[in-house]
Amino acid sequence: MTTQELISEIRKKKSFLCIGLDVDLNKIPQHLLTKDDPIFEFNKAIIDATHHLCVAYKPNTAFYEAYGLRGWKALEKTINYLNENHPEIFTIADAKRGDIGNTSSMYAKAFLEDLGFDSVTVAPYMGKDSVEPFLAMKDKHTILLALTSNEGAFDFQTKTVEGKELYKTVLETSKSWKNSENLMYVVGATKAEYLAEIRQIIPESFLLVPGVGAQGGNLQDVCKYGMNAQVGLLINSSRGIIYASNKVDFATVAAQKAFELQQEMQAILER
Ligand SMILES: O=c1ccn([C@@H]2O[C@H](COP(=O)(O)O)[C@@H](O)[C@H]2O)c(=O)[nH]1
Repeated sequence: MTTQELISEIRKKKSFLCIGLDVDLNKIPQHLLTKDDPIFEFNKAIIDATHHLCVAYKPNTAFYEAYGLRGWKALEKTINYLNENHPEIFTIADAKRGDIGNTSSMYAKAFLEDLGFDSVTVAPYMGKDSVEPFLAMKDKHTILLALTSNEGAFDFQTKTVEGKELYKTVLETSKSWKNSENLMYVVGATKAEYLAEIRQIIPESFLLVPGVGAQGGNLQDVCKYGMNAQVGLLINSSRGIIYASNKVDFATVAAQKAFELQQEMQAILER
């Protein structure tokens, strides 16, 4: 999917919501556990109930890898279901990969070619040759970890190295990489106060912003400092939506939570 197609979808749906599909078998409704593939059944029900309210889905691959082969198969079924039924929706494999170039090429093939995701999250700290194999994929997007939502972000990312915070060096340096127009960046909603400075370095880029909901990030603050003329934001909520109920009504309640966020986004877009 091109960035322009993503922007059109945001304008059409009046939403820049990304729903995280982080399936934990200990949290999903009990009645699904008797099904052949509870993980896929859960995802399908959430997607069917919410696809008109969001522009992206983000399965975090850890939640599938944890269940071995059946987890990986459920991930494959989920992305196939999305690509067949909702090709207009942007898909993110939240896998946080990155290795020597030769290995990164295989990660890029796995997530962007074979599984057919539109994008994958990548850690920047092995440098340019670890990221460029992802950037080489046409009409695909590499979402680089810049300033993450967790407390540990302060261990390295905000540390000053040669006069500059490390996350700013990541932003500035990555702009010069080949095919950098395919870059997006992760910035945690819990770090909204950093967004004004981040926007000075990367005014045009899309930001994937996790941390609204369960982690306490604030949508209004993120939009105030992070939104650009093309919106430029994908706000992710996972647990706050998909586990709002663990009863038979889980999909309806998830849709209600997604609707509340979409309505808040619509009001911001119409301001
Ligand atoms: O900085 C980051 C990067 C990734 N994540 C991931 O996003 C979701 C957030 O889930 P919630 O349930 O809405 O808190 C999850 O997959 C994280 O691994 C992040 O939170 N922060």
